[in-house]
Amino acid sequence: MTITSVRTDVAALARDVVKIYGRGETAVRALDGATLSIPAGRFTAVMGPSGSGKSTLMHAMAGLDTVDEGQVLIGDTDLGRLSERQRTLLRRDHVGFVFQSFNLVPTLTAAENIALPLTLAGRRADQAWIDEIVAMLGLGDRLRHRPAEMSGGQRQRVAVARALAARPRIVFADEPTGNLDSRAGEALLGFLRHAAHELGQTIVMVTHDANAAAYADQVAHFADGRVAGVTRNEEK
Ligand SMILES: Nc1ncnc2c1ncn2[C@@H]1O[C@H](COP(=O)(O)OP(=O)(O)OP(=O)(O)O)[C@@H](O)[C@H]1O
Repeated sequence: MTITSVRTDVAALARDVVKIYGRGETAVRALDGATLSIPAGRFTAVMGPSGSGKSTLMHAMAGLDTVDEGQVLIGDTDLGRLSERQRTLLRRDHVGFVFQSFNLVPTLTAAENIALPLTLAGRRADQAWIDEIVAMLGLGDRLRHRPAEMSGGQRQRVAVARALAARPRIVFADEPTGNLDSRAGEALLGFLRHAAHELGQTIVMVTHDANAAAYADQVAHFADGRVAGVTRNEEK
């Protein structure tokens, strides 16, 4: 699926999104009019109390889930108008994911894990691009290693390289530093920032850590199923 974007400055947009889980008396209004704009080529952090709707909105914006009201766009594509199959293809071709738990395939080497999204999509790797990411992440001498032979920080860097390998329009990272020590976490955050500024990669990261959010260009603050405000961090 091809995606066009007239507003090249906005990679993704959620507008007045409502999401209700369950029915009747037990219904939970997880999103209650959430609006969020994700600028292209920028690093956005998403913060807020537990249960405020962060994951729900991220899942909707990544095309993993549908919404009850409002609109979610990636580029100019309105996800609400897509069939489930089309959403699957959109995720495969245009969205990258980094999870807290890495989710690497244990039997594959680092190089194979990184190329996996492309292999699954039947696409040829842009080797120059992958080489650049691998070099920036300092993974050059780990490419033949399997996940069990790597440190937590190295595994997480492989997961990040994998998310970027297909040059997705947008990368969603869910607490990517949650399982890392502070040094490895800072290195990863520095890379995410660099990937946005130097490579033009759009990145959205959910975090509970204000220090991690400080690496982002803008921070969206969630409260009660809405984005209560967006703060911009100073250029570093
Ligand atoms: N599948 C579901 N079924 C029912 N309720 C759900 C479901 N998923 C989330 N919720 C509810 O929706 C609300 C928002 O949840 P969400 O996971 O988006 O919050 P969050 O801000 O990501 O929280 P956390 O920081 O703890 O991950 C919560 O009240 C949660 O209990």
